[in-house]
Amino acid sequence: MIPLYNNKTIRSIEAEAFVYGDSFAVMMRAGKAIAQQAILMTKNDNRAILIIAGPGNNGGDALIAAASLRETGRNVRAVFLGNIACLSADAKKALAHGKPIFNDFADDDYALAIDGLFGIGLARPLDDTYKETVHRLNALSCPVLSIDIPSGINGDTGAAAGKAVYATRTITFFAAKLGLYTGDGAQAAGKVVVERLNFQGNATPCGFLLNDDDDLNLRQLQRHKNTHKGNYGTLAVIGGATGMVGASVLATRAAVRLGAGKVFALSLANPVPLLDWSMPEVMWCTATADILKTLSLQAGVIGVGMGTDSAAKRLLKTALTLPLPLVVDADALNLLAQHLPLRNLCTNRKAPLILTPHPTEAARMLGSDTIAVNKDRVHAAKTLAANYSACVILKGAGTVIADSSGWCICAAGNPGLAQAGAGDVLAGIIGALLAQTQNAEFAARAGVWLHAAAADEQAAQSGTIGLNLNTLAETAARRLNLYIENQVGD
Ligand SMILES: NC(=O)C1=CN([C@@H]2O[C@H](COP(=O)(O)OP(=O)(O)OC[C@H]3O[C@@H](n4cnc5c(N)ncnc54)[C@H](OP(=O)(O)O)[C@@H]3O)[C@@H](O)[C@H]2O)[C@@H](O)CC1
Ligand SMILES: [K+]
Repeated sequence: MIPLYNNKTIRSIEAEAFVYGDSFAVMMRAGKAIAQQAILMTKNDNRAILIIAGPGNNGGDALIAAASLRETGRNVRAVFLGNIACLSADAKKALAHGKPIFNDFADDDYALAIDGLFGIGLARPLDDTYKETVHRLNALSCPVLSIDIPSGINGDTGAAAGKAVYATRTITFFAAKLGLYTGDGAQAAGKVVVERLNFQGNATPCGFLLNDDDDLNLRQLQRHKNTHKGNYGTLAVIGGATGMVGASVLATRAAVRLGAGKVFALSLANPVPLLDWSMPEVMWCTATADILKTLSLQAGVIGVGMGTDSAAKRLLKTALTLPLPLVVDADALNLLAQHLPLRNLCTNRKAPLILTPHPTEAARMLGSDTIAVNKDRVHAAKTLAANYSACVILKGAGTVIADSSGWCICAAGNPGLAQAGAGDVLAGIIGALLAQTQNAEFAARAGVWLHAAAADEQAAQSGTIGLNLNTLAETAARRLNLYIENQVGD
């Protein structure tokens, strides 16, 4: 996993670095690294490179890059947008290096635009003049390289301060900043390149980025010859009310694909479907509190297409009371938001509990609104995890997974998942992993990762529009099997 840092911890790394070398030398290294990245991005394109420098040291980095690029013979248009009188000593020196410098630019055809308007010193929303510059940068037809963090993105939260630069690539200094990987930042940053500037600080990360199959202990899912279906857990998916049966179909099919030993669909529909012809191994029956108590289950998924009527509420109450590892999704989350006694059942239970809200469901549970949740997604996930004594998966760009032991962000996934049903597949995948391991942290992290990585695999083949949810769990299972095979060897 890649360690993630917030602005405060990045500042402490910066301060450590300055103990070992003067701050302008560090800025020089940053500027040269930006110039190298710009050369990589433009190759033999000899059109001008536009460089926008703002009023802080982010702008200083940009101006050093301008000087470095000119030394290599590149045609550079350097623009400074700030008040010279307020510059730091380092940025003043950079300004002297970066000459000639202009105070405006034409909306021309550049090889590349470099965004050095604001870095981690962004302190408030952009005013109209800076918003206009961001707007013009985003409208250029060339690629954009952002310095440290796309201007307008908050390094601590990933939220845009009104408007943000949308970069093709971001070169970020010292270490990975959490704001580059979730919310608006996940979109704005483009490809992230971490440039350590020859310095490895000692600061403690605030969280982690799930970035690789190796970041998860997937090998624990390996199958052994002398086993039977009873070794892989029985899962019940509770939901699928009239008109919403498809949600249960997607979740149960995904659960079978990801290896649950037996899968029940406990449905609130009237009548309950007799069978899913494409997955006849799923056992369909009417969802009642009694059947939930009678079945010998290793895990449950509750809420997919369930509705919020009194029958649904009774089922949720029963499920939360049983010593059953649970994934609580969709309508069941809305019920938790509405009924305090149900929330109290969450905090009092001992069995593993995973909640999978999207930002609007999270907002209902927090008594806030979707905009507030997305303003600080990590904080929202951590608060919900504490309020419900649960492992919380806050969905959206850069899904956040938080529990009492810490948090991480999933680096995989794409907007193809922004469609009805994607969450049902995710709930089924996590349910299957929970049924096999009874480990909430593992099931949540591995489930989110496999679901997102499978979506990326499918998008690489056929794009993000119309991503096929019917084959998503199959792709995830294939990836998992391949990984285990490669790990285990002959
Ligand atoms: N020193 C070094 O050697 C190294 C530095 N590095 C680089 O430094 C960057 C951090 O530099 P930084 O602290 O100067 O912050 P940065 O984001 O450039 O600008 C802050 C300025 O903007 C202003 N301001 C803030 N918000 C505003 C707004 N909305 N609208 C208008 N103005 C606003 C704020 O003014 P004030 O709030 O005081 O009014 C202040 O003047 C970091 O991201 C990295 O690129 C690293 O590469 C390592 C080497
Ligand atoms: K920037």
